[in-house]
Amino acid sequence: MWGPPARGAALLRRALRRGLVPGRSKRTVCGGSEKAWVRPSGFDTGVVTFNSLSKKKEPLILARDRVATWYSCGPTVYDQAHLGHACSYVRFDILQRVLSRCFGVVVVHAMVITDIDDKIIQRSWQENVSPAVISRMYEEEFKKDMLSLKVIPPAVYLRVTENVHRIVAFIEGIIRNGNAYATKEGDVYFDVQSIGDRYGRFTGATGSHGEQGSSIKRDPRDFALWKKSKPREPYWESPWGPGRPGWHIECSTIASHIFGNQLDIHSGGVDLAFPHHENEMAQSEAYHQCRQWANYFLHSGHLHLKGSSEKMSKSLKNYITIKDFLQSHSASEFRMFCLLTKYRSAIDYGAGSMAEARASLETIRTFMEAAEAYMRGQLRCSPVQEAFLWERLLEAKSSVLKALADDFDTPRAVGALMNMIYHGNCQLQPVAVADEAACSPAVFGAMVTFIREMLEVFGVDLVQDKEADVSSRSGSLQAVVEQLTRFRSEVREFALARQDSPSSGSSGKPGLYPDRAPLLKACDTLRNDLAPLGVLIKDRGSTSTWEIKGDQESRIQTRTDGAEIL
Ligand SMILES: Nc1ncnc2c1ncn2[C@@H]1O[C@H](COP(=O)(O)OP(=O)(O)OP(=O)(O)O)[C@@H](O)[C@H]1O
Ligand SMILES: [Zn+2]
Repeated sequence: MWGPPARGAALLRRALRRGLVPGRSKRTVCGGSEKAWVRPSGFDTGVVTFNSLSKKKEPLILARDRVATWYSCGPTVYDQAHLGHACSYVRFDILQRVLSRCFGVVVVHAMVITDIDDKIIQRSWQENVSPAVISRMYEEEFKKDMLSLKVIPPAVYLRVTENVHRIVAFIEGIIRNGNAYATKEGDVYFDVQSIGDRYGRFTGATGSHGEQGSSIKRDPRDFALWKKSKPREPYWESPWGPGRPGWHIECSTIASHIFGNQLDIHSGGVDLAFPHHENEMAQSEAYHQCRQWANYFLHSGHLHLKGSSEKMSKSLKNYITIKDFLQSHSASEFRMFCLLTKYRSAIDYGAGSMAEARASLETIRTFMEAAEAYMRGQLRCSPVQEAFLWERLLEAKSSVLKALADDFDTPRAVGALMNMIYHGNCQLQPVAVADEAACSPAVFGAMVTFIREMLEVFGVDLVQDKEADVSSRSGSLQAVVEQLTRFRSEVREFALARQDSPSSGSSGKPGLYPDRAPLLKACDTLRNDLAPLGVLIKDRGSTSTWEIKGDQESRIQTRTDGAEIL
């Protein structure tokens, strides 16, 4: 059941080895035995970030010049992804975009897909299909969801099931180094005592959070690297008998396969800090015999439903899927919702917070439209204080960069943008007659350009949002046209009514009431004016049909007596 190595992964590793990316700093942090975080040597990005390993903000120093190796724990694919997942992956996507676009760092990102796990097996039993079918299906759904949220895909996704041979070899290495042991039942455990007080780098890690399992574990904190297979479970052959990998070992093995014995950044939701990341660190350092395998652990805060203390979660059944969310909101609204809080904070999802995100986007959009109208000369304003606005722009640029360099403080960066927009709006005071010579389009052009650049960094797309908004409103447009045509038809029917004794009036068609002729004319004018707007009305006798150009379905307006004319 061993699969072929992932091609993307092999290419990526080869590129890193051949130096297709800038060279690595000579000093490493391997060796030594203390638990305390060691500041790595290498290339300072100019960013400080909160590191869960030291529990404070640290300068972000990379082993290679302007290249960050970044590993993230991916989803366990047994169901649709929800807004909690979206929140974690969108927030880290924003961080990666900021690092690359504002600080010139190439982010080499690898993500694991957990495609074998207890929950996947359970689900496959419920659905009566194989675990592989369940996991492939939800993996595809996850990737689609990420694309619809504009999350840049990692350089490579790796599946656990395609890496089991590497996992077995990794476990053998840990056993060889004296940090793991096999039981006679066919399980393998990590020997926590073998690494002394280096176990317990993350909060809460020192307690007896042992896994349930074999009674012959040497220490309750020991955790499974290899689990002997149970009846009906998928299994792989191994030196310890048929079984499957434990959860934590998959990440250590796959991250090491791609990045070797050192990693710059490791990310995941805060629930993963312990035991998952604790155990990943223990395993990787035991295998590589090094002191500090990953230099920075970034943990994102949880998304909660407003008013709930529990995180959104499949198991708690308090979730909204990404697909459902995107029925009524845009990806940009979700991004703005994420930008308005720090990535490490818990975030409340609810109507209020989404309304705030939407209002922020609206403020930006309205300013951009006004500034563009002003530049085109369509919005006439009293003279603006141009020098003052250039200063506000410079100030905004510097504040945004400072905020982002300070642990990716996106709410502060958005605040600085909004402040510039506020000043821009204050200067756009419409007047009936304006002096063309006193117009200052360039400074507004510079502000609009800066806003566009920042929206691009954050992955917010106002143009696409607007198009989506228009198409989502096309349902109500049809209803409006329907009503309008119905009203017009009644007016026409009234205007086309014939007199009992046809008059031979000087104006109008014979038999029609002459005083109703202006109504007929107004109906014709309305029809002619709507045509360039894409609404085509066709009159057939006293009835009318309508059609919205580009709309496949043409509608038929019926007469009051129910007869239809095509
Ligand atoms: N409510 C949430 N808020 C923020 N991040 C979350 C939330 N739920 C899951 N995540 C993060 O999403 C990533 C993928 O998680 P995973 O697939 O293991 O989900 P999970 O924790 O099993 O989900 P669930 O609890 O719904 O079963 C992890 O980094 C996890 O921390
Ligand atoms: Zn992991």
